[in-house]
Amino acid sequence: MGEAPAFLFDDLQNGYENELDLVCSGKETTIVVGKTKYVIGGYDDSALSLGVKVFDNSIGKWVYPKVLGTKPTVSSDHWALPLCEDRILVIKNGSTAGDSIWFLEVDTPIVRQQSKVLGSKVVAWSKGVKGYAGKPIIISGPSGVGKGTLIAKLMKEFPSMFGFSVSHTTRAPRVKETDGVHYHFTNHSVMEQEIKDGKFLEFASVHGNLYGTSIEAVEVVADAGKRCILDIDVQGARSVRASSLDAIFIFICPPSFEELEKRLRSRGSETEEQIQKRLRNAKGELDQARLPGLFDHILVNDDLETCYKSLKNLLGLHDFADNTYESVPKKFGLPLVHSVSKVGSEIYINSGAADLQNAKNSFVLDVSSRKGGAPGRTRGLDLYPICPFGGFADRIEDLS
Ligand SMILES: Nc1nc2c(ncn2[C@@H]2O[C@H](COP(=O)(O)OP(=O)(O)O)[C@@H](O)[C@H]2O)c(=O)[nH]1
Ligand SMILES: Nc1ncnc2c1ncn2[C@@H]1O[C@H](COP(=O)(O)OP(=O)(O)O)[C@@H](O)[C@H]1O
Repeated sequence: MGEAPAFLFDDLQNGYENELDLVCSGKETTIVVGKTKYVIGGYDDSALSLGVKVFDNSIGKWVYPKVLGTKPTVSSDHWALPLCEDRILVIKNGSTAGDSIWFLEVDTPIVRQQSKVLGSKVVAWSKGVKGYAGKPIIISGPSGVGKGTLIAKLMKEFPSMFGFSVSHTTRAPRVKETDGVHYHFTNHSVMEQEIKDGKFLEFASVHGNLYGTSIEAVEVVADAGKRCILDIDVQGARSVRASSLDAIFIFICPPSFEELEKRLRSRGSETEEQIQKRLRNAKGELDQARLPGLFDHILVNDDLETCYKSLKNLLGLHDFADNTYESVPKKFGLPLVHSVSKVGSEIYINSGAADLQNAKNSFVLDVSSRKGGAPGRTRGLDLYPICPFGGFADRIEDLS
């Protein structure tokens, strides 16, 4: 790991309007935001991803902050520059499409909130992605009501439109379940550590086991241009309601308790003790589902085909064939980057030409419509090649 350049706090500047504000030193970039200095690069302790260290003015020492979100892998080189006072834009060189543009959040609401909770310096990575994702769909309901059956039907009929959020759980796999497909099967100590590391959008203890939706589970579905379906319990639905994820909340009800019990037994995947526990919990779940403001729609799953039709109707899918749905590519790729500069609110990326006039290898990265952020994805970015004769060429879908 290279040494950070010598540094005097009195020398800190606050305005960053041009290329001079970028300080590159081999594999490390040094960026000043407000009164704090960040060094991005080198390697973190896993030696696989970009490291971050911060000069803490109050103690006059370098500190390694707690880093939230999926970290960018190490690249041969990268560029970094501050965007506003709360985040740093990082552009990786020679990386694959979908892995070029990153944001390191240093003073956003989530970073401030996590700093308070953890009592230490926190930063958070977010990957830059084109376009927006469709609203995720939350499906909740008591065990045995038919959530899995309905979701499987939807995914089978509309394979290119929907993707399933693969949860983590500490419960044992059932005979026909596959790790990484139905669930990520894990154990208590690993999952508890990952919860502390901020990896989960929500988690809950259900029927005696831990279940949780990782941020990554939702984001990979959106990255593939699909709408994410989450099968989570009522507590999880409440946590997602309180989060920044804008979703549609659907609760599936059984026609009767007797029928629910019959379905649970006919599935044959639980012991008698587990069935009793699930039936006891079902009463509480049905009560909570009726509370105002949690679920947008409640569907009774009596006849399966009728319920499935209602589900498709409320998702606006009645006359929809899967082949009429086009998923939009959402990945960025960039040729080798020679320089990056910020002029006003625009980021100029120069990939070969020595100056901006001779601009056939130059691009503008538009971050003005960005949405979302750490930990996860910053969506809604756009990338335009600059035409040599003035104006912008059409937006580029994928440069790789
Ligand atoms: N909060 C939360 N609940 C989950 C998650 N994944 C599954 N669940 C819920 O956990 C409960 C038990 O799921 P499972 O063990 O697969 O049993 P099943 O519902 O009987 O098929 C169900 O209510 C699921 O909706 C998750 O990631 N978060
Ligand atoms: N409308 C329905 N009528 C009768 N049986 C159903 C219906 N919906 C689902 N089932 C059956 O009930 C059992 C439980 O369904 P499942 O989808 O596993 O529930 P969940 O995912 O909510 O726990 C399965 O054997 C399934 O085939």
